[in-house]
Amino acid sequence: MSFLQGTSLWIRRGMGGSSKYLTRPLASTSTQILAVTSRPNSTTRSPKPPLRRIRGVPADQGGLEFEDIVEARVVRPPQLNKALDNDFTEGIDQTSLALALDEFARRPIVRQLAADHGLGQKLFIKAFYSFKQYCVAQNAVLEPALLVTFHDIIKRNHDVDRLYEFFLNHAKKVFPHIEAMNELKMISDLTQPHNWYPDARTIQRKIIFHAGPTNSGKTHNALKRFREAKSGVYCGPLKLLAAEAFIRTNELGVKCDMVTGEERRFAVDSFHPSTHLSSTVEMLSTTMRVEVAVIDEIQMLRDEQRGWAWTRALLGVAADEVHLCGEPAAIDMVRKLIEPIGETVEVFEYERKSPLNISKEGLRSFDRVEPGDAIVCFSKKVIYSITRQLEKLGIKPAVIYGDLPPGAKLSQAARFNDPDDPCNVLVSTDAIGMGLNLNIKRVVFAGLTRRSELIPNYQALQIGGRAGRFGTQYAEGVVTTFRQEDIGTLRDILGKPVPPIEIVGISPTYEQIETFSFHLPQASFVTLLDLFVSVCSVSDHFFICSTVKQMRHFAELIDRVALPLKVRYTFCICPLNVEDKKKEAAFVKMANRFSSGQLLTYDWMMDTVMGCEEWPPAIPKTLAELEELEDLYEIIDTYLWLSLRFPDMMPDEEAMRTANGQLDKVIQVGVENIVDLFAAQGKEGSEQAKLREKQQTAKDKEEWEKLQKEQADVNDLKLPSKRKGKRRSILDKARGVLTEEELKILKEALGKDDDEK
Ligand SMILES: Nc1ncnc2c1ncn2[C@@H]1O[C@H](COP(=O)(O)OP(=O)(O)OP(=O)(O)O)[C@@H](O)[C@H]1O
Ligand SMILES: [Mg+2]
Repeated sequence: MSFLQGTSLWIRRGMGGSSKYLTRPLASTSTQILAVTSRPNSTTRSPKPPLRRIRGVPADQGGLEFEDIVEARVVRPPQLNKALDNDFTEGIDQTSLALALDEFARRPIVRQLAADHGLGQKLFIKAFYSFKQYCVAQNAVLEPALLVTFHDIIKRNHDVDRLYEFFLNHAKKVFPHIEAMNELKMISDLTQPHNWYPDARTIQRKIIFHAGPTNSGKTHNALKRFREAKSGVYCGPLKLLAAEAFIRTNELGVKCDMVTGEERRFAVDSFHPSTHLSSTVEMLSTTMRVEVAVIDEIQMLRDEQRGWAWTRALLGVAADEVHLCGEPAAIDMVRKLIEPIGETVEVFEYERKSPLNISKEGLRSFDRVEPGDAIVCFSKKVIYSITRQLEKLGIKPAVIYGDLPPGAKLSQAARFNDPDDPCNVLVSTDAIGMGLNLNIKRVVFAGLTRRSELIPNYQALQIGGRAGRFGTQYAEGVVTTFRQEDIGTLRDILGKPVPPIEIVGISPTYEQIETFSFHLPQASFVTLLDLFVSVCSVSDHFFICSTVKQMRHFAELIDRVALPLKVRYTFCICPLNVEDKKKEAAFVKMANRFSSGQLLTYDWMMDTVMGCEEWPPAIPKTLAELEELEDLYEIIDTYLWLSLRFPDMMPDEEAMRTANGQLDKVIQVGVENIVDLFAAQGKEGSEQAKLREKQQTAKDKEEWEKLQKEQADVNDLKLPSKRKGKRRSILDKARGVLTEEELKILKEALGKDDDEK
């Protein structure tokens, strides 16, 4: 099991302006691989890549310096009621001891030696302070050798350097980790992840890369080979895609099981596992031996959160034949990753199966929306805003966003795809970027920014590529923007080649964290994580994924709850999106109950965690109620995820799965009526409700305006086409001010032939 479920985090180089997370090389460290989870591989050929220390990561992401994390232990000398009185103590008082010690601490050679022993500036100061306290404490009984050394320094002018050995021994008691530093560095050496998978390393794998744009038949062909094989595993990026491959494979007469984080389904039953398995990429077992493996959307290697799962699947899947499907931008990186194990890649290039055109016209106004349009934005709030505006025009769109349960997503997709259903417009977040087969004719980008940054071109290509899907009603796809002014930006983005992937996600394994903890038995899990981050080293082409941020957050929440390390770790990697207090409270309650040794039953969940008076809950009447139900769905999903890992403590998987199915249906009805929910909010009767509705409408409007402004700013400031924008504005301003003749001269001077664009 890997450490992370999914970070821009510790090291993000050359991506999205995260250069603040740059690391610096480690001057010297072990060149040995510590096979914590696997045996070192004799086939390893390449020289060890350069190491990097992780530095400069924000504190809330576990990026503290090692020296800031470790705490000094208090070490006191034995005490006597009365001070010793002998030859060696005579004339040696606290002041003379303190003077000798201060002189010692000022010596550069002492600092240098201390640094060589793992005591950087901060630790040195702390250790020295503790040593001084120890030596000058009232009635302290110093060991004879130290006492003699002090005597010689003070009375016989011996050098203060002689104190170093005593100081170092003391420092090791104050900071026990310094003795284990080399081991800690070896354990947290993440530079050679290909050596973590002994099963895969016993096979000389054949690697086939199906490279091409979206909608070019890559997955189709790889799955064909998967089904022909005697045994196989499909690793998909989403539950819905894993489910699709599972259903389709069984339909075609090849028995196939399915595993996702929350669910296991069998073609026959758990006693008769099938030879074929469809799973989400995180769930791949690297000890399962198969003939053919398919790793879909391999370019996800670069994903901040989940990239580690693709890196792990690529290096760790134990298959004779590994089929990778994805963007050509990943080819060179795949070569680089497998080069140390002596494997090569065979590339098959694909062409798009149906054309995709960039429109010359923006949508400009929602009353120009047409059947087959999918309006795409990047936040749920903007979805609400757009849906509200469509509602005013009498259009009831299908709505898809990430928080919706799978059933609700599929039912919305089905409504939109059904030619007999009056719903033929879709409003969605980038949740449709991968996977769902949708009948989209035109993708309309409501904006091209996300958190004030222009979206990367590979993302725009993925989303745009959903239009004109092969085999759907629309043979040709169109991509456009809402604002006319953004068309140029869209062209720029889509026209640029996707830059080759230069850095991929990685994460430590549980076993590495566990081994780390053996050396630091006193450290809390949060401290353990911080320490791991601060000493671990990775090669230049890896970054550690961002889930560690979430993991650390969870670890803080349950820091005081008594749990064994493995249980705590598992709780901390559960896929709950914590952004509100209710979900955090549910998480902590579950951990507390677990810690008390009492079962987490259906009744307890419903009464104590979910706080539901009736089940299934009523159809939501307002947006707030809909969002509450979505949160409940996520909490039950977390239960299901945990119950697959701790079935003894969480025995009601089946009842909870039924409950989540019911909830999914209630949410489906809610989202189907989302337009009515807006309307209902205004007709609730009370003045207060009406006021709330008014405020909500104003908020939605604000959200929409903010998006438009953000887009305009990005166009002006960030794009290379900035100068074009200026030229246009000069011409625009000149119109009406200059004569036709002067305008012509100005146009020529600006190199502009006509009024196009
Ligand atoms: N040879 C084929 N025969 C019939 N249908 C096909 C064929 N190739 C592709 N398709 C269909 O075309 C659609 C797109 O194919 P596929 O999903 O394999 O594309 P892709 O390249 O993997 O796209 P993406 O990058 O978006 O995942 C699918 O519905 C698929 O079933
Ligand atoms: Mg595909």
